[in-house]
Amino acid sequence: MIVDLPSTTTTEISKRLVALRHAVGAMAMGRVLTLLLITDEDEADAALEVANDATRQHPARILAVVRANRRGASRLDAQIRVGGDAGASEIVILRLFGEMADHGASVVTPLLLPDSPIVAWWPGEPPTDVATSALGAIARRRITDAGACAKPSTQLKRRAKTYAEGDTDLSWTRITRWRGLLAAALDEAPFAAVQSAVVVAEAGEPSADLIAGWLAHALDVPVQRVNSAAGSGIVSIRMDREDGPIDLVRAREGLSTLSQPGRPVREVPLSIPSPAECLAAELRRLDADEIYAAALTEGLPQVTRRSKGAANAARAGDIAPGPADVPSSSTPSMSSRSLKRRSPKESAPPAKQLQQRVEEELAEVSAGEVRTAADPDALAADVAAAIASALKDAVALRGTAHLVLTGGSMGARTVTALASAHLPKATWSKVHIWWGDERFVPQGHQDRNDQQARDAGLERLPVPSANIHPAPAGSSEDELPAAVAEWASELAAHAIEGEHAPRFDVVLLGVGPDAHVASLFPDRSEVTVTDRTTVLVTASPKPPPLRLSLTVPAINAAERVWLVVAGADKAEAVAAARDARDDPHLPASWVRGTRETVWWLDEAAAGD
Ligand SMILES: O=C1O[C@H](COP(=O)(O)O)[C@@H](O)[C@H](O)[C@H]1O
Repeated sequence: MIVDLPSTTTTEISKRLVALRHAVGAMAMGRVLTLLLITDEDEADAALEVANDATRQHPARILAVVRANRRGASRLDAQIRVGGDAGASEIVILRLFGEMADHGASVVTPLLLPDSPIVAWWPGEPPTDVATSALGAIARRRITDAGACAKPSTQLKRRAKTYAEGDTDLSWTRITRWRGLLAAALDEAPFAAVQSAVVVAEAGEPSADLIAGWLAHALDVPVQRVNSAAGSGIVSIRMDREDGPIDLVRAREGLSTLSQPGRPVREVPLSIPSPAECLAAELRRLDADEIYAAALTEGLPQVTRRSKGAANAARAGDIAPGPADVPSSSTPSMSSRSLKRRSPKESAPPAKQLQQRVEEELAEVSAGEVRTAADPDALAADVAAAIASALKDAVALRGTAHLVLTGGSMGARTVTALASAHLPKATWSKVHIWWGDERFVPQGHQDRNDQQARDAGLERLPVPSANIHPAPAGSSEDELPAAVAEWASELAAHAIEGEHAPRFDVVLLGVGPDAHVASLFPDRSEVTVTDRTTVLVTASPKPPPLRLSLTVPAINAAERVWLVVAGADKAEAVAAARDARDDPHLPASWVRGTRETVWWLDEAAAGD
């Protein structure tokens, strides 16, 4: 549904949003953040498409601030898009004319979602200092894109000069996989220290500058950034070690080659993520990106620059040649003469360390962080202690906390362990308990997840019984639609204004050997439901056949999504889901928290 509001006010827009929410009903659930999209008229449509796509998994209120004609009288034209026209989000386009074009912040402020993070994104030219700009100052994260600006290098210099916590740039997000590959290459014997590095790319390519800055900072070695006359984007990266160079060379779109001494040249898929994928990756993390900050502000100034045609550079040995020319491991002459003269710094950290750093970061950004424990009981104790700390913080901050328990093998163990977690009674009294899914059998039935939690000692926790919210019980398929609606109403009754479910502080999820989470099973439609908080399940592949489950957006609105998994029979599912993203065959690859996603694994589930 699209509603145009020409020559309007923010009060009118707010009223129409509320009215639309009632009219469209279920669509208005679980918005987890406000995304401010600050753009000019020409780039507005393309940017809105990207934002819409990127917020598919993190439904947001998108406030597009479009700086329209600055001449003439002040005017605000708005358009609201909801339902099918806005995907999982709701979009308000604010076209600012005349003097109003300079007052975007006062226009958006009344329209911000309450109690939710604000992320600002400039798809084109940003202000000089994004953090102190009127719109940037109200945002927790500020996303720029030096690659989309007329002068990318100048942009990076500005970003470095004015860097503030919460800033990031999509030129950085684009190289996440490059960094992962380089780090992985260093994680193989002989683990020798890198002595120097060369990044060859087209002039002014900001991703190449940032990767050079990252190498300089992480490895603490001399790094050169060579401009290539041939090729676009990043052409190649070389890391010199005593045993010879490691070369990552872009062969063609989507494919690169990796060559290392003593190993056959490998082809590795290395596609450039789409703008929506980059934006989505940034929306997943709301904390400051310290590694970006270090690469930009500390690493990049150490990088030395040189201009040279790619062919000349290759001849001089400064860069790797194209993949067809990659020499055999026995060819010793690839090291740069100029680089060879430089002696490695004493303090160069071992390659292993770089690998570890990147892996930690990649895990956080994409697949989620991993925390392991020796066995299921130790795992439950760790998870319980972490839950206690998260609940304590939430109660201190908001006066209340919402915890979602899981069923299955780790659900009961975690409840038992919670009895030993140190949490004062006063804190427990403010905690609400929910379940991520429920088996639809009568109250008190052994198969019910809430019953298993009670048997494990739930009622010994000093949580008021009114704060325990089991999903409805029943036994026949006819009762399921009413039950799923009743559950959704109970969730809505505890939601903050404008949302349809509580803002969960922690959602615990078990993972089945088939990678199912809650009652979202592989290759079924329930995992793709985005317009409700709850969904009914019939003919479940795992008994009992009738179930109720939270939907992916309801889960993903949580601050912390913790997947708690024990047992060797789950190792394969864990590895596959961590490697994938939104794969219908692997429901566990769809869930992530707005603040963090953690895979809590016992050693058996962690596999290798
Ligand atoms: O049936 C269910 O299974 C999953 C996983 O259980 P597990 O016993 O294999 O760990 C669980 O997370 C879900 O809550 C439950 O209803």
